[in-house]
Amino acid sequence: ESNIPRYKQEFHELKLIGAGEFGSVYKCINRLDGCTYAIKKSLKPVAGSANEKTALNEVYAHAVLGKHQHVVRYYSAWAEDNHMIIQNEFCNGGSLADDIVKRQNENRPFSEAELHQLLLHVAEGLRYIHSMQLVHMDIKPGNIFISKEKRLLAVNYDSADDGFDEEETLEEEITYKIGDLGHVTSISNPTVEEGDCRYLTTEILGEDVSHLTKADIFALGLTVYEAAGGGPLPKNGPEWHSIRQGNLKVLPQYSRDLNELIKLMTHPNPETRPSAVSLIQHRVLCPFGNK
Ligand SMILES: Cn1cc(CCO)c2c3c(c(-c4ccccc4Cl)cc21)C(=O)NC3=O
Repeated sequence: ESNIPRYKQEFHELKLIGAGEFGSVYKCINRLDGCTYAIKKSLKPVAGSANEKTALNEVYAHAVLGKHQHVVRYYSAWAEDNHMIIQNEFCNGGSLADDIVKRQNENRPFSEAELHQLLLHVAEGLRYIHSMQLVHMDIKPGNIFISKEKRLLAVNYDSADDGFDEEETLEEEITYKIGDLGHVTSISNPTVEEGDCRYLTTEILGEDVSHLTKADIFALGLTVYEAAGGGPLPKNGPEWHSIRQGNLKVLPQYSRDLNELIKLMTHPNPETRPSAVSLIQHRVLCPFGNK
């Protein structure tokens, strides 16, 4: 048992992958298991402060929300030399926010099928979170992370030279995962710490916490709208209110069905918005449809 701080002792820091007032996130390799992790280091919050509540909130949420393929996995958290440290699953494809910017620069918009996949994955993650009687409260492109895995799709043997020359076709499999559980709160006795105002609903502003799960659905609706090119989203002002009165631009490059579904998810009345469960069964997202 050395007195070298655990972080330095157990991890090799590869690179800084994010920084903000919340702290800094590093891509690290664990010296023992050789795996890569995303580790967030933040200043230890003052005991009893709101920041401490958020920090503990995040760890409690991760502990409750064990393993789900559409929620970023938590491994460990500890405090050392006046810092709070949390060790999470590393998602190698960056955040959805990064991907939206990248696609805009490369003029490579999401296809309708890719938007369905995004919607379905995050809705699956939300269904799990809501089934645990919790709500995320900060769904947005910056908190959705991407894991890319190369999958062997087929191996073609070149019959010409008696089959020794194989060529493999690899396919990149994308998985979207909900991350940053710092705003997670319980549905029954919520202590709502507001998330990013661009994705916030009017009822939450009005401290109406009677339909918290539908605030996550609203934020997911605007997240998909943004990925579909509807952004950038206003932080305040008349356009902010107009969106919340149901005025979203029609996105002509996508189906009427998808436009209508996004409209439904961002409906002014939270009760009209679909639950995560009904989203997953929605005919627009069921690839083979329930004829
Ligand atoms: C800025 N940033 C970039 C990435 C991935 C880059 O490919 C990232 C991750 C996380 C987090 C994160 C968010 C909130 C709390 C703790 C962590 Cl480690 C932040 C991340 C996280 O939990 N897992 C990540 O991959």
